[in-house]
Amino acid sequence: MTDTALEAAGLGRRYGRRRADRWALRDCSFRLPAARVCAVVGPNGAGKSTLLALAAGLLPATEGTVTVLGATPAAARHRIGYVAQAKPLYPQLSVADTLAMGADLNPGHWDAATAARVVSDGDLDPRTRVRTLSGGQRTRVALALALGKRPELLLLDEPMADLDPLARHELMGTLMAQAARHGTTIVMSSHVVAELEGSCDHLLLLRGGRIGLAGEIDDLLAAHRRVSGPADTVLDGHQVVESRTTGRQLTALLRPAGPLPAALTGAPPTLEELVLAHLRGPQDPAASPAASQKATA
Ligand SMILES: Nc1ncnc2c1ncn2[C@@H]1O[C@H](COP(=O)(O)OP(=O)(O)OP(=O)(O)O)[C@@H](O)[C@H]1O
Repeated sequence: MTDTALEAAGLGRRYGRRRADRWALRDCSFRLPAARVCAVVGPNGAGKSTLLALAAGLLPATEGTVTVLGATPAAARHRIGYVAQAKPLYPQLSVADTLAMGADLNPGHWDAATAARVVSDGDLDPRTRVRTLSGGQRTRVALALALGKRPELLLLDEPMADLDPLARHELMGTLMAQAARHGTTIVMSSHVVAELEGSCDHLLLLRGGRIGLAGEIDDLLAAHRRVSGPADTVLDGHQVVESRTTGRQLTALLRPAGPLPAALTGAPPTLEELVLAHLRGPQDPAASPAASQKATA
């Protein structure tokens, strides 16, 4: 086992060959320690799926490198479980055939009991053909396949999007149990930040194909303050992520560089407040991967 699950250095991906083509991901550098549950957040088109597909070895990088469990993504493929956003499965197979295929493809390290439990917890009849399953039921089968592989790294692209609230809760519990029991690293993209709070311990925030914020969630929360005070309070010297003035009242989310003005009252933000402020605020070079990693080292 390596102590680094995922590492990117100057990672970039551009679709198409023309110079004018847009970069889906650019200058992406971060290190994710092993045995973490990492949330990947960002607006539509920010590059989350691209990053996960690069890590899964399904896309080549245009520039830079990504290292998975100390190896190239191709060399680590048998140690990775990947559930793509579209949850591709063979529609003509039954659920049981799909799990049997998982066992055939992963000789010697297939966890049949876990895969079967994920399916049976959703009351799925194993004889059902995949093509007749609902979106959420297909997600469950895709997660069963990925978990059955007993991966060291699980890459999940919006795994909860199709699931009803009870299924989300139950499958999130299954994922957390997997992480706790086997030390599996989980990297999970999601748009529902509130759902990630309490489950994830690491954050990667992407904006416009670049990393806006990266690090351990506890460190990131401790490094920021949500403050309020008189509108004329001077915030010079502090990194203001987002600020708003309503009448005589100033509210802001900032990363203090030292003691804050006495006129301000403040508290650490919630994860949702932190993420929303970084998504809404101006793209700030001080929040670049290098800066945020230094701040959370
Ligand atoms: N196959 C492709 N060909 C061309 N451009 C693509 C392709 N896939 C993604 N892109 C572009 O790359 C950028 C990043 O897309 P990506 O799917 O990685 O974003 P995302 O953060 O996962 O978005 P969402 O939250 O909507 O799923 C977008 O501008 C998208 O249009």
